[in-house]
Amino acid sequence: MEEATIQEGLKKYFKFDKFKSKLQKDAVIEVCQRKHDVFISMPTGSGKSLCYQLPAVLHSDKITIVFSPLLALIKDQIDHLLALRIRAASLNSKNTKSEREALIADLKSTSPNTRLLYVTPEQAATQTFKDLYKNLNTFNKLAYLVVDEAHCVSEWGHDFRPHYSKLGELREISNIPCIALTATASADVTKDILSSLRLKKDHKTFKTSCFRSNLYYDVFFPNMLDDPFKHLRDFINDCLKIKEEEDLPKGQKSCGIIYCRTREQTEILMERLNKLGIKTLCYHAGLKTHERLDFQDKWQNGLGILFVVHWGVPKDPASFYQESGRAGRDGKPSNCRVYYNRSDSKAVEFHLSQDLGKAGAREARKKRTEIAIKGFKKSSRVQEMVEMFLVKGIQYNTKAVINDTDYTDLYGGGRKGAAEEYEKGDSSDSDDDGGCFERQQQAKKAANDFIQKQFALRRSANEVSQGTIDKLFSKHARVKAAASTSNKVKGLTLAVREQYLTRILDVLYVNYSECQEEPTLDRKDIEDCSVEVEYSIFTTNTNMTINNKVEESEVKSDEHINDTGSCNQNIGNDMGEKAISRKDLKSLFGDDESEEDENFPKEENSGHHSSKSTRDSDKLRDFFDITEIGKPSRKHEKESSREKDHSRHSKEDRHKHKDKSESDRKRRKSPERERDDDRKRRKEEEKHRRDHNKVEDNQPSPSENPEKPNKEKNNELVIEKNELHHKMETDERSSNENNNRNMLATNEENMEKPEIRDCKEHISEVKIMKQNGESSKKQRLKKTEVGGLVVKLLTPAYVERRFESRDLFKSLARTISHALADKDENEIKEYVENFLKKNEEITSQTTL
Ligand SMILES: Nc1ncnc2c1ncn2[C@@H]1O[C@H](COP(=O)(O)OP(=O)(O)OP(=O)(O)O)[C@@H](O)[C@H]1O
Repeated sequence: MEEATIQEGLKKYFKFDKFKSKLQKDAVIEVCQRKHDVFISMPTGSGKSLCYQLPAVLHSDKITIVFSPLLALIKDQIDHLLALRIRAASLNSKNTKSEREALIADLKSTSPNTRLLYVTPEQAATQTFKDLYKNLNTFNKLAYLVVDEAHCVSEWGHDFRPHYSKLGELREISNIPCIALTATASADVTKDILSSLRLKKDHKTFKTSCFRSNLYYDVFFPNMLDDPFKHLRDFINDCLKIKEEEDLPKGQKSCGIIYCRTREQTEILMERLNKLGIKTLCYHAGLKTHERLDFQDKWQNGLGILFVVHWGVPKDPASFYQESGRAGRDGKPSNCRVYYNRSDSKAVEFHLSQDLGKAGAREARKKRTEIAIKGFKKSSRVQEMVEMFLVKGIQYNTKAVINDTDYTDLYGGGRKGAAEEYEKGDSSDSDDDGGCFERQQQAKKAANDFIQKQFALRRSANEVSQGTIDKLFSKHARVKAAASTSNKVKGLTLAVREQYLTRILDVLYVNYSECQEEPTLDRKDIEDCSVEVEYSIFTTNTNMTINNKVEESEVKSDEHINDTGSCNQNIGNDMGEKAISRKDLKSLFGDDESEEDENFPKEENSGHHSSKSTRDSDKLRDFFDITEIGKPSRKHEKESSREKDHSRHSKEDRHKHKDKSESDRKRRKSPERERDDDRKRRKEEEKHRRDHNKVEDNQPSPSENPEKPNKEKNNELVIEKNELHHKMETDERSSNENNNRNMLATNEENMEKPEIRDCKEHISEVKIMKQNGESSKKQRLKKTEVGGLVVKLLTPAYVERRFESRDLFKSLARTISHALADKDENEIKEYVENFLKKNEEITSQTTL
């Protein structure tokens, strides 16, 4: 076919004076020849459709069959073609019987009017279609077999459709050229497309970078915004310049798309935006036919889409590219924004894994879900997203390599790839790129500002997480100078110091009680000493060695203390004040001068202590260590095994030190003596336990209410401690993560409010503590009854639309039910009522 004829056809049928790009022109010319299969990979909005539509029209005696994945896309294309007076139709499950019969009759006629027949891949698998296809082929009526969105044939494609992979079979029936088109084809996907659609070896490829110079990406974290809905409204107003377009007729106003993860979210957002003055419609799979038609009527698709928002994390990077690519298809500068919450991604991951569970025997679906999870995990890392689109390469720089994933291939090398292609003369953006340079510079500046802002936020976030938290919780801490923890030793947290103190206390206590026949110090005394030891270490260290020490085993911790002369000194002083005998001191540290210990080999000595300390510190931790408070199950579990271990260890230890220790010899005198010793030890432990309880009961709590009974006070205190610990642990975790992470993601992490998962932990801690204190005798409800009750209590709020979504309602009900599984009816009621009272609106950010 002559180039002039093609050019003429472009004007005559599509009303375009010229091709959108050189690549479009070359592709159209090649396709028109019908000599080769053709693979076209061009960005969204670059005019791929024309590459097959114009050739289809120009072969006016034949029919082109187009496989397209979605009815909505098909409808869109057909409406567009019909508006250009090009005969296009679709064979799909929604056709009425008469429509279908009329269409087939036309197709089978000697000179069919239909130029383009759109079919879904599912329809292509039906016998009716296969028969029709064979018939058309027999009578040589077929021009092309077109596979639009060809990445759907590949399992590596973000949108894999099993029926797509069967399309290759049709090629065995006929020998007509196959045209495969996609916007996002990585090397793997391209390979799959070529082999699955059986494109011939001599096929022609028209490929350009998927970089879109007119799209501007940014990411916002809703939990850092005062009002995300208003923020979104302002963004939309900026993009659409609604005021300027006020007087334009209905069909000419610009618009945008907001992608949500759930139907409920679309509805909520629609309601909110309409209230805020933005005319919004929602569209999802749950709409009834008349609602869909109504939507399609009102939705002015094909108009300038000036923005695309992802309200929540996109499914995966490729669909993000595809969906955001719907903006600016007319080449006008357009904006793509993601509002991202970490809790969103947790919810999505949860739902996807549920899907996987449900997939059951249906392998294809299972595989699809697995791929979806894989893809989602990639995009849920907002850090990657930001890097990919703002920092690393797609928009501004050279190479988009993030961790082990190379997105360069998927996105055609970003700006650099586009520039290289341009130099080679391959650019498809030849007409639309004008004037973009300035915008690029502006965008570069905006990105820098964005990064600076993130740095600033990060700085303030860190202050909140360390300095402020240290101060906030210092009044609950046992360690001295708690408020200056992070100021004195950078990176050290109060949590670490508290844990370290507990370790010291454990070791000292074990040493002391093991070596004393008749202890004169109680646990509180030793705790005071431990506080001094910890403080001395704290004041003599300027780096994070303390932190590291905590990670080490208890044996090392033990050694560390024994080896630290200054600590001994401190303890000595402190003990002196408390009028402790020299003997006490010696036995406390296994004094070298001690007659009993003289014969003790060094390692065995520490070995002895360590085995004991592990055992005893477990017991003691049950009392003292805030990390263990709230884990009575562990305590109970251990109780019996410890009893068993206890005598086993005692025997082993005694065996080890046979003939070397006087005290040991004494202990081994006779079986009766052995039993006596065990009994005595247990008694001692019991005594310490009681002593400690006294100490705990007497400790003043800042939130203590003198009116309240003791038991309740105790609970309050412990809960506060748990909160403290929880906060500290979170702080510590995030501070460790901070070191390894990109600053943007870190910032997001730090600024984030506690998530439901965290709150769940908290609830279970509260639950356990209360259970300890009071509820063991209470009548428990069955699990299903708890669930039923919680749902019943939450339902009125759901009916009042106070929940962000149905999914959130369900998951919250589940979480609360699990957490309160062993509560009685009144407690559950009280909890849920309080929760509803506290939270007017329940969103994924709401904490329990
Ligand atoms: N030669 C041309 N001159 C001007 N505009 C054109 C030309 N060819 C196509 N267009 C317009 O470009 C826009 C995008 O085209 P099209 O929908 O074919 O893109 P696409 O690459 O198929 O995108 P997607 O991958 O999202 O389906 C349409 O509005 C279309 O009318």
